[in-house]
Amino acid sequence: MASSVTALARLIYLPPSTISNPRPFLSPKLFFTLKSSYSPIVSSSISSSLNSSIPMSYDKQLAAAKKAAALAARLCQNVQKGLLQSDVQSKSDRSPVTVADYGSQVLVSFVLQKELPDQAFSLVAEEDSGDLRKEESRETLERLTKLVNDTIANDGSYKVPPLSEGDILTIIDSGMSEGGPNGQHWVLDPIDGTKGFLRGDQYAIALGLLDEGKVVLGVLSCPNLPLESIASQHQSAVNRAAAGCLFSAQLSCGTYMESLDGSPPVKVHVSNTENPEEASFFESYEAAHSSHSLSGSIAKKLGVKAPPVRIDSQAKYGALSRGDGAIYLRFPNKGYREKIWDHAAGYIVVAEAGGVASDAAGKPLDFSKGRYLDLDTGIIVTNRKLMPALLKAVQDSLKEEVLPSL
Ligand SMILES: Nc1ncnc2c1ncn2[C@@H]1O[C@H](COP(=O)(O)OS(=O)(=O)O)[C@@H](OP(=O)(O)O)[C@H]1O
Ligand SMILES: [Mg+2]
Ligand SMILES: [Mg+2]
Ligand SMILES: [Mg+2]
Repeated sequence: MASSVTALARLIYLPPSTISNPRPFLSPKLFFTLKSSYSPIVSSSISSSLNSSIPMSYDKQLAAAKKAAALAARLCQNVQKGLLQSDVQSKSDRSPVTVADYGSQVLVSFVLQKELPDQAFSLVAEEDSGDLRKEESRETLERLTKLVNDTIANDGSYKVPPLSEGDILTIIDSGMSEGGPNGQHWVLDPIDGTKGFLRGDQYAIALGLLDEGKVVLGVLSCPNLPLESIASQHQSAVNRAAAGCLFSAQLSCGTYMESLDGSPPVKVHVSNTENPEEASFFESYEAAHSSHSLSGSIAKKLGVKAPPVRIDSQAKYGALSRGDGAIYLRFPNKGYREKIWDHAAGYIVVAEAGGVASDAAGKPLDFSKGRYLDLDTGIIVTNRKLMPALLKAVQDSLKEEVLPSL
């Protein structure tokens, strides 16, 4: 190993001190340029000696993820503008799914594979093609195929022949990976908050990347989220404000927000408040997704004065990452199993902005167990200062309240 680094040091004229301690000299970016430019033997031995000290760079994957989520947002915005009843179907669990959910999933999968042609591709995504393959979905599939092809053509980045209906079904099913603790897996919710999308309210295209079971990057595209803070705004005011936010985060690199129409990214940070009386909290818009009464009792115990801000989807994580509110509480009915795509991107967006997410027992969320999160009771998110008091309020309230069964 020492001799490979010595050889590399000579090639690029590194000072001798670098050989015994390469960390201060090699930035992650330079390290990865070098790693990919030199022979596999040299690069693998450099890699094994430096992996412990230099964080892995996911710049290329992050750029691809942002591009994919922004293009998918364009399709969703067009569908939301002219939503037809025939665009909405009901899945076997009776939850709604639209051509935009399918279209977004196709575009994200397509863009990731085009932008990262040399990387193995594994995608854990919400939708599958089962219902679309049924006879009664013929028109939906036709409309979906046109929507996707029009979006790709209008964007102009990819010179490809139009995708066929068969291609569309195959690309949707590229999202059937089981994820898990080994290797890299993309995690996608093509529209998180489909009910919000149908109401014309908040929704998010949520894309994360797992590496060895850990979320290492995340992108949240929130077409209806105002660029300005939504703290204590009413939904009607939220709907009128200038909107369209793209949040992105990479492990150890912070969280950034930019507008979907291309403003430069700005670094964001969660609220610093230590005082629950100043904190406001987010929860699901849909009472069926999270107990509003339990959140209310936790907030009261903690001393929160402001009323809850109820918005759909992982836009809650995005809003929290820039300090619009200080707390997110989520308590589904007993027996509900949370899916990794409902939290992976939001989790890292908040964590890299200085926040922390855990289950109701204070355990970190574990994304390495496949398509589901295996957790205790609920999910709570806040800043590091408020977490101990929040956990106590949660534990005390849970002792008093029994969640309804499914
Ligand atoms: N019963 C129940 N309990 C808890 N969670 C549920 C439940 N049913 C659905 N879902 C999931 O909630 C996702 C929507 O996220 P939110 O709950 O944050 O949005 S909302 O404010 O309620 O609209 C939603 O994501 P999408 O299906 O992507 O919209 C679901 O995965
Ligand atoms: Mg859904
Ligand atoms: Mg979802
Ligand atoms: Mg969804």
